[in-house]
Amino acid sequence: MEIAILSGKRSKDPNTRVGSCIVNEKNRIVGIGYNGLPNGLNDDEFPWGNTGDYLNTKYPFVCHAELNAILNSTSISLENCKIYTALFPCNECSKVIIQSGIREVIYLSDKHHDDDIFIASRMLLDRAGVNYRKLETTIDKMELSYNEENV
Ligand SMILES: Nc1ccn([C@H]2C[C@H](O)[C@@H](COP(=O)(O)O)O2)c(=O)n1
Ligand SMILES: [Zn+2]
Repeated sequence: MEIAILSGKRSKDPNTRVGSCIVNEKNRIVGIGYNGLPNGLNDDEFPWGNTGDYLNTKYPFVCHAELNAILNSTSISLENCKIYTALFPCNECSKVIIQSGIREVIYLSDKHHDDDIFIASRMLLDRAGVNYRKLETTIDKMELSYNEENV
């Protein structure tokens, strides 16, 4: 999950920075992604707001972290993999998760739990038999240092 959170730090979304990390059956990392515009699009030329006219928001343009993690995967098959993701997957990502063969979703935040999109997402995952659980941890913070004395 720390790798997922760290990846999310690269997102240009000012409101919600999501990172995802996929591991295989041996817990080896096979894909990482964060929410961002499709490749080659300029972050400064698209809106990042989340209110107002749909076309003036980020929603039609942003690729979600889970989708990017799957598309960035180094593995030919994601059968039986797990995805660690900072935010519960939306319905569109859940469809892709199911199709990819990922069998488990471990999430940190479920802040949109009652939105229809996330209700649909749980319906999809439940029916497909993809397990999901909130990460149980006592860790509050992750600290990184660039001080070479800490290496
Ligand atoms: N599972 C998810 C859910 C959302 N995202 C992205 C899409 C947006 O960039 C942002 C949500 O923005 P908000 O409505 O909270 O302002 O998070 C994602 O990557 N994965
Ligand atoms: Zn999504």
